[in-house]
Amino acid sequence: MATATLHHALGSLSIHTSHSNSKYETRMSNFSAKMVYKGVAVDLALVSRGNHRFGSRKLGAIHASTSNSSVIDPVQLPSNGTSSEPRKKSNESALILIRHGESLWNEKNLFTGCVDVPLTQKGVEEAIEAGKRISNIPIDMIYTSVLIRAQMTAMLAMTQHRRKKVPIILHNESEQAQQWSQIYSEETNKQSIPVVTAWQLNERMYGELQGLNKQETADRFGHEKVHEWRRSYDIPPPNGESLEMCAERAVAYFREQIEPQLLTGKNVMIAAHGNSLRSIIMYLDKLTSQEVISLELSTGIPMLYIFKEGKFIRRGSPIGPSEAGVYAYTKRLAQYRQKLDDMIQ
Ligand SMILES: O=C(O)[C@H](O)COP(=O)(O)O
Repeated sequence: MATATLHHALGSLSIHTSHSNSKYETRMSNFSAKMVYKGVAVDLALVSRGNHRFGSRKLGAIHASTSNSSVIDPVQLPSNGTSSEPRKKSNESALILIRHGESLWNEKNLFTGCVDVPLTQKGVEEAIEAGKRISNIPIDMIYTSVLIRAQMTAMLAMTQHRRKKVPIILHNESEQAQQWSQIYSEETNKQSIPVVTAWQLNERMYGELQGLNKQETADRFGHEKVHEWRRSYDIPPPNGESLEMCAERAVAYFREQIEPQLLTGKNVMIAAHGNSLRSIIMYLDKLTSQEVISLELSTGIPMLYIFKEGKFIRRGSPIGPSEAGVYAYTKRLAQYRQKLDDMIQ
């Protein structure tokens, strides 16, 4: 009976509270609403309130590097209610994708591409709001592009995370950079989240459009042609990258560097750009080159995927702690959130 009530409550709460201001997000949040309606009620009903203890983790090397643990941090849930046995390695992990908040050139409606411009005040606020929406989701590693608007978004979002770990940008660009950025405290290292910056996650290079006004460019070359440059899969802008060319680096990086982390149960956030993320979502959702044309990503809206048994499951855009309702939890995420609640009380 309770589950039926919960089903009903979740169904109405998640549908009316989930944010979506783009075709994709609408589809995702409706999708996640169904997921929430079908899946989360079962998950939440299963969340136990057994005795839990703070886990101890084998540490990685003493510099902000990825931790060896694939368990949910900060608490290690006993596998079968007892605290003695080591917890089974999880075959599930969370993946959060977030396009950077509004940038100064988004505000001016200029083609940006790989030009390195910062966020606007609105973009800062979007990043902070996004942080509220993911504040209960475990994050063990963060990947960003090398562009400041993506890095600012990741760092600002993490100021809202309830686990209060410190994101630390790794500096491996030289032997000296690695030496000089080492951390000499295991305890401090445990309280940090490694941030890996990668040019492969940069926005598509927009070639000779970079710096041009989008409206003026459409007036000059025609809306059709500019839409083709902006949204088609294999037609590049003049001396720039097509989405396909962007995918060749972004998706390759995702599969070679990020997917292996998810496979070990690490929870990952990627803060990147409209097109580099479109290419990754095309891979995750197995979109065709036709379907990806209508894929639009808003600035600063986090999207949650669950990686389980080698598959990526869209769970929609999480809603913030202040909004009524829950986002598309799995049992593991529900347990993590419960542990944060227990920790903070
Ligand atoms: O590079 C840019 O101008 C934006 O980040 C994305 O632009 P688009 O929406 O034209 O792809």
